[in-house]
This record gives sequence, C-alpha cells and structure tokens, in this order.
Amino acid sequence: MENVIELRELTKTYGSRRGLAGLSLEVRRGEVFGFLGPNGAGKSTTIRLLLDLIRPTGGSAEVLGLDPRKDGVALRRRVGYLAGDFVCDGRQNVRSYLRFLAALRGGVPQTRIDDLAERLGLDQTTRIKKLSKGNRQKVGLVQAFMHEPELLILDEPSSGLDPLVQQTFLDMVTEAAAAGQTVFMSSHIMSEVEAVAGRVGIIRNGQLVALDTVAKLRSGTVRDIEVTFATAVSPGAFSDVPGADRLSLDETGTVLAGQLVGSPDALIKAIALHTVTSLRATEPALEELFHSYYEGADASPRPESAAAS
Ligand SMILES: Nc1ncnc2c1ncn2[C@@H]1O[C@H](COP(=O)(O)OP(=O)(O)OP(=O)(O)O)[C@@H](O)[C@H]1O
Repeated sequence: MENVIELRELTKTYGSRRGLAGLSLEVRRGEVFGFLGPNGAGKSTTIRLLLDLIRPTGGSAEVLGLDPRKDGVALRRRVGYLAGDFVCDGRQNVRSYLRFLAALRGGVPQTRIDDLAERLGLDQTTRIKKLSKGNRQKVGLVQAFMHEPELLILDEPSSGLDPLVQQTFLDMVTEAAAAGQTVFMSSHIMSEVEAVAGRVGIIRNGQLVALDTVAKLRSGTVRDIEVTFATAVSPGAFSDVPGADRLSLDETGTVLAGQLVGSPDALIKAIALHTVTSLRATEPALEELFHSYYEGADASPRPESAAAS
C-alpha cells in the first residue's frame, strides 16, 4: 500500500531542548492515523515538520511523495491543515474569511462550505474576533476539510469542541476516510482516536513508544472479570490460562474473580468446560493502556543531555 507520509529518523532540537528524536513512521493512503501523546511529547513539532513550518535538525520527511522543504507550496494545495494554535484574521466575518481561503485554494463551492458550517453549527455571519474558542475551532475545521484534500493533517482537532460537535467532527473524519482521504490527527484523548483511527502511534519525550492497530493495542489491555460456576471448580483449573495470573477462585471454588490481561479467548474456552451461571466482564480501558505509556513521562522540556541518557 502506498505511503502518504514517510518519516525517517526525523529529529528536531530547539537549542538544547529536544522536540523530536529520530522518529520513523509511515502513514498509508486512506487510513486514519492517530498520533497520541501527552503535552510536550512532540506532536506539534512533527506536524510542523510535515508542512515545512519548521526545519528538521536531522532525518527526512516525505509527504504525498514530495519533500516538504522543496515542494511546500505544491504540498499545501493537496493538504488540509488545522494548526493546534489555529489563528485567523479577526476583522472579517466567518463567511468572507472562508471564501478568501477557498479562493487561495483554487475555489471551493459555497454549498460545500455552507454544508460543513451547518453541520458544525457555525454561524458564518459572525465576526471572527467575536467567536468563542470552540466556534473558532470550527472555522479551523471547515477550512481544513472544505477543499476535500488528499491528506488531512489535524493538530488536536477537537480542542474546545463540545461533545456533540466532537461527534460531528469524528463523523467527518470517518466520511473523509471512506472517500479515500488520509487523515493524520494528533490528540491527547485516546477515546476519540480509538473511535476513528485504524492505527495509533504513541509518542513520548520525542520518541515513538508504541505503534499498532487499535485492535492490537486493545489486546494488551486489562478487564475486570467475575465468573460464577454452578459447582466448585478445582483450584488449579485456570492456572495455565494466558493472562489469567491476576484471577483467583474464592474459597467455595465457585467464583473466579480478578483481572484478565489481553485477549479473553483462552479464558472463555477454559471456563466453557464448566457450567457458568453468571459472567461479568468490563470493557477493556484503552485509556488505561495509553496512560501506562505515559507513566514516568516528563511533560516538561528535557535538556538534550538528560534526554539522551
Ligand atoms: N519553538 C520552540 N522552542 C523551544 N522548545 C520548543 C519549541 N516548540 C516546542 N518546543 C519543545 O519541544 C517539545 C515538544 O513540543 P510539541 O509542541 O511538539 O509537543 P506536543 O506533543 O505538541 O504538546 P502539546 O500537546 O502540549 O501541544 C516540548 O518539550 C516543547 O517545550
């Protein structure tokens, strides 16, 4: 499958501060890729490098087969970009601002802009400087999506959106992917990425600490389990079940409870050998897994010397 983004050992230092340390990553055409990490992890640095808004200290980036450093103008025409710190000219009203951007991109049908604004509940007659943070973010979303770009690069796109609008945004992402567009979105909220992304990269202190499908990441998660049997089960019945070390039988031998790590398949097959009268299992919390990658993460900038150790 064709790669839309290819990063090779991409590195960025800000003086003695590390922004990004040797990031290698591929994003495939048509996928929704979630780029997750805590504050200061290097998400915005990566995105700015993709668009040549800043220059790398080392390594290379290829976007839509182009070198952002040489083909920045051509690239931006084919990309929809929402900056994490999206700012726009406050004097204009929303409609004229969006028309202006549409003209820069070679024209976008007004109906397309109107449809997006309506879906997001954005009043186009308001002056931009009078908009709330969330409504300004909607302007950012409309301008990123309106020209139906091949690649959407969205930095913390749902920042400031209320839950209903956030859902509309996620629907827009799913529809974009269904239409063959590629979406690269950063976030620090696992649940929203989980809802739309096929693959997820987790970044911490400028380095990729996990890269996998949402399904695979989920398979490493923990569920709370409680199984009740009709008759007592022998104490060692589940000792060989993978991921079941944190489960134990009570003194009656009829209740198995605790935590299951990873896939439930082996446990289900093992308990099916007995008569089960009740079963309770919580949904695996992907958010927890995400935070396990955060553990020990230093959200504040680290000096290069400390970072290298
Ligand atoms: N212009 C800059 N000058 C100096 N350091 C910078 C600059 N921009 C980013 N950094 C540092 O680089 C690191 C990565 O920052 P970056 O903004 O890429 O993180 P992020 O993952 O986008 O975080 P957030 O979720 O807070 O936006 C941080 O330590 C940050 O302090």
